Amino acid sequence: AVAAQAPVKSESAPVANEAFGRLGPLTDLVVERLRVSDDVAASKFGTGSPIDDPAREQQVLDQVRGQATALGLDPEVAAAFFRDQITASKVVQRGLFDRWTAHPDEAPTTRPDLGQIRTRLDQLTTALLGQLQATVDVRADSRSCTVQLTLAAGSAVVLDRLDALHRRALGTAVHSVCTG
Ligand SMILES: O=C(O)C(=O)C[C@]1(C(=O)O)C=C[C@@H](O)C=C1
Repeated sequence: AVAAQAPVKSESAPVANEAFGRLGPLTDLVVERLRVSDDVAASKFGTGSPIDDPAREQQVLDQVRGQATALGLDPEVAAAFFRDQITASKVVQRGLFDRWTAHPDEAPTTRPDLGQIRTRLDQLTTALLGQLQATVDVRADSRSCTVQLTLAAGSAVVLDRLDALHRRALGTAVHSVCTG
């Protein structure tokens, strides 16, 4: 009952609850990116701005490939991970648009600035790439990766009280963590 009534608005506060295990820090950043997606949705809802912005996606993926290469990560593996983050963001945004359309009283009453939100997303890109680099070893071993990912995602769901929409988006976002 608590999860179903979780507030839909987010101030993108740092995640206070830390997910468990070796993939906990990576998972915390993934969850934070999902929370920022709430703010993205609030910045667009009712403005006519589309959820999909292919030019911005290209910019994100170009940044990812460049920074990944500099960190010694496979740029295409990193880009695949970020394509999942973008897909997950759109899951959240579409879900919130549907929710706010059906229940206008739940719609946000203030409109955050998309430019500032994208600056935050760019910071999260750098932090997420740092965690991809820090977890190369655990992610390379598919069995321990699966155990660690189940632990981290499961604890994040409970500690961060993710509602059904954000749980679904988290599943999308971590889809390829153990295959990269
Ligand atoms: O920046 C936006 O407009 C977003 O909606 C965020 C985001 C992303 O996850 O980076 C997601 C969907 C858009 O197509 C572009 C980028």
